[in-house]
Amino acid sequence: MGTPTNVLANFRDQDQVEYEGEEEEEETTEDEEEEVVEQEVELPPVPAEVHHSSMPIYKVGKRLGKGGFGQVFLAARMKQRKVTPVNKPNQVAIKFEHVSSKGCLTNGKPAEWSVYSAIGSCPGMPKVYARTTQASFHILIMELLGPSLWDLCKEKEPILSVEFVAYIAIEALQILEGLHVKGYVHGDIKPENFLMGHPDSPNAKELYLVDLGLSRRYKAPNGEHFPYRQIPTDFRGTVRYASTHAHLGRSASRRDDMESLAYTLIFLLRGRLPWQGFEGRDKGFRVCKTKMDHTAKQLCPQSWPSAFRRFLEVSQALRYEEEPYYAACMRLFVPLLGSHVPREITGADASPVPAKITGKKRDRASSEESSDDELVAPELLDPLAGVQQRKKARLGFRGCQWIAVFGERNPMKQRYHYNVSVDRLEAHVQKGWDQDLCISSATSNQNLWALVMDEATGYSQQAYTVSREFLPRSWCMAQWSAGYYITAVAGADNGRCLAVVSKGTRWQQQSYKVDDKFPYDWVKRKWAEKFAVTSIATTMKGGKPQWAVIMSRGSKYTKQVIEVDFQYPSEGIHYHWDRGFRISCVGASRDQTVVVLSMERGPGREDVTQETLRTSDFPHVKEKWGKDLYLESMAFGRTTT
Ligand SMILES: Nc1ncnc2c1ncn2[C@@H]1O[C@H](COP(=O)(O)OP(=O)(O)OP(=O)(O)O)[C@@H](O)[C@H]1O
Repeated sequence: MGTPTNVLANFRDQDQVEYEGEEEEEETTEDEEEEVVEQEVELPPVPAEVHHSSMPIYKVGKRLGKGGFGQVFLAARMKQRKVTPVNKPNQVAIKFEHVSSKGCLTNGKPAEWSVYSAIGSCPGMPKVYARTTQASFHILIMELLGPSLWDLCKEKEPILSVEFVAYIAIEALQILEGLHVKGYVHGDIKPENFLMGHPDSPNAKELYLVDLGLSRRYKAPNGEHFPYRQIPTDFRGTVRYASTHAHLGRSASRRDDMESLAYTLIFLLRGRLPWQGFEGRDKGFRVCKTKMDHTAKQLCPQSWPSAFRRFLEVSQALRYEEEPYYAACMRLFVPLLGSHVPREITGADASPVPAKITGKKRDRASSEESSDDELVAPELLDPLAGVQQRKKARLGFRGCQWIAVFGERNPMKQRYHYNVSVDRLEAHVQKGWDQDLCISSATSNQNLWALVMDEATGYSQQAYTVSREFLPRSWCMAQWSAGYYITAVAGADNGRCLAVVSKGTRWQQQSYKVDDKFPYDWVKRKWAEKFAVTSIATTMKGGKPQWAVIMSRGSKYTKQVIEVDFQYPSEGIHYHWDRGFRISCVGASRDQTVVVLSMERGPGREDVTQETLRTSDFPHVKEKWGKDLYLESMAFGRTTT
């Protein structure tokens, strides 16, 4: 077994191979924050008067606010000889959204309109009097409200009082519960979207939530929660207050509104959040990373009442479909209210936060060996337990661990080597080749290599190289043209790359991409061309992680999903596992873990056991062999925050 390590052949067979170099993706889907000056799109002026058959004529006055989708104006009832219709307000707020707005659905109407229609009247939402389209504007005539929390914050610089923010917390939780009950999440919780009642109205002291432009259903009308998905490049919301799940492109659910509310409350108390001021192409990435790097304790100083910290912890620990503990959270803030009297608190019989029982999976990232196959009896856990354990894991090596994926196989010979220096590599590989084993996976930790060699890879020939280039383009091309395909890649922190190619794979074509972030958009494009991810590796370049993703056509995989996170994405992995996906490869950098889960052609592997371990030291592989579990994929990198 084995061929020379540097097989060179003339590059021919152009259509069999593809190379994509390091060009940067230019698109970013993230919204800019309010400090960023947006390019003003030239729009026609809004109509001076608004006419609607069921409403008096309103004269449009001063602009109250402007957002990404529309502009909101104060409007006053015009004097008309015939005072019809009656019982209509003298002053209203009118939102104008141009027909070309991004917030319009395919039916041409603003998305927000359909949400207002679907939810009907909801406590804490402005009354909607009428909708119409006039002079190329969609027009929403609604209840006039007062200043936003953002306005109040600016007025009362530097901060609002604890009593007032506790009051806001309770009011906001009630509003969110009301909206969630109707099957919608808001999707853009922030100080600008919470408004007080109009100062001249009896509701001046009540809180309202506006702007349903990013609101969407999280459950079907029959009550079934929408399935979980992650599209890491999809982002909706406002970067500063978005939940970490929203940053990572996970389908919106109730937990996102709760986490954003927690950041909003902290902002109102602190006047600033630690991730403000980031700029540039990777702003969203850095903001999300910073959010995950900050513990609730760091965000909520000891001098604050613990309610704010606990609310953040509970919100961050919510699972995708989990119902938030609205009433229990409200109870956290009740003792802080002072003279403020919120709307009547609903669900007063709810249990206090720590006693609420969930079916949360045990997070044992801090333990020496943690198996993801174990579930803890739900009645034994409370929502704070996982959070406390996560914090302990920070003691690890910059939150990095070995991730080892074991899969059930027919008994076979497997060898593994770790902490292998580059000069020992050849001896180990040659020894495996001499025993008819082939390299099945490779990774690196602190510039030392780890190799796994298997009997049952099906490869007929293999070659490898260690290079300074990640991946060595001309070497890969030469191997491709000689009939090899890349079957394993690893990158060391010093920039070195170990690339392994094999003959005897079932693949027909291969393509790879190297980028400084996980190239999800590229992967998506390649999926459409029937490629599947077959290897992932990371290295460091100029102090920044680099990712290499290899995709192959003709693989046994029929469907793939990818989980990307700044820590080990347990919840998403379990979700897909339960639906028949199995982990087919993992990659991890100093910042992120990426897990690829695949569905296989033919009789699937749903019945095949798979176990993952996350350990500080190289895992105990031999123990697993006794259970016919063999090391299938491994990585070393960020698993905990
Ligand atoms: N009913 C109202 N009464 C008074 N002011 C309002 C009302 N509705 C909205 N506003 C003001 O207008 C601003 C923009 O409104 P809104 O958030 O609905 O617009 P948008 O274009 O959807 O914004 P975004 O870019 O945040 O999605 C609000 O922050 C608020 O200051």
